[in-house]
Amino acid sequence: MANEFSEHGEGSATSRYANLTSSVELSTSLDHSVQTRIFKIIVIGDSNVGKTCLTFRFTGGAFPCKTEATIGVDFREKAVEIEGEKIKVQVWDTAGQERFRKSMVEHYYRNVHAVVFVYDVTKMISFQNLKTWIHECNGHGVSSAVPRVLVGNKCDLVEQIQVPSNTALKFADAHNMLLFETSAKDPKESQNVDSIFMCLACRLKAQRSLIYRDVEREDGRVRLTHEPEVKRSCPC
Ligand SMILES: Nc1nc2c(ncn2[C@@H]2O[C@H](COP(=O)(O)OP(=O)(O)OP(=O)(O)O)[C@@H](O)[C@H]2O)c(=O)[nH]1
Repeated sequence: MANEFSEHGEGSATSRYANLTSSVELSTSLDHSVQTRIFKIIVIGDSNVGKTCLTFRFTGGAFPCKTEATIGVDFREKAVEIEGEKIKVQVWDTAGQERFRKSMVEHYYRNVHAVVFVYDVTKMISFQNLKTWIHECNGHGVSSAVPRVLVGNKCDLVEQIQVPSNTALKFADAHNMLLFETSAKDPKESQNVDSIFMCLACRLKAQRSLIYRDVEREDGRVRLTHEPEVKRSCPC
């Protein structure tokens, strides 16, 4: 989402994704001597459910003071360390509004490593629409081996909750997903938001196959190649 953020956390980056090509290209600087793993995690769901706020809470450590509808995609990244390995978590904040996403959809799903489906706990329709989002995801050839999690956002609005936890849990179980109920807004939920992405990063780290190797530099950009999947395990 295009936005005006109140603060930026160290080690995080936000930028509008432009000139997408068949492989993931980053203009960030990487150390030649270090083999870097980058995990592409996309965040999907209805407009206004809080995708931008969740991604910014994770990468920027704060709740944005103002947001506008995401156009296309914004991507943010955060360097994390898991069991001594430095990993870049690249979060794709996708547009929820059809008119702002239709030309981008195939780019969202290309070479994706994990998917975060978000609904708003105060809007039953955003929960009901999850079926459509999952259908879209499956329709773009995302393997069932790609980890997926379900996030119910805006839990701070306690009086307005429309989606009961047990209903969400049943849905998550039926789709082989973990469920996180949280709030991008409530600072006390900050760790819970982090755990959404860290849980996925831990699972992905265990997939040795998702190593991106052979970093080539082309005109100041970095081209990353992708290896096929081999194994999967998750400490979460
Ligand atoms: N109370 C509350 N409001 C939230 C929370 N997260 C987001 N919001 C508000 O919900 C509105 C939409 O948030 P966004 O993050 O822009 O939603 P989005 O899903 O990225 O929307 P699109 O870019 O249109 O797809 C904004 O007014 C946010 O301030 C939350 O956890 N609690």
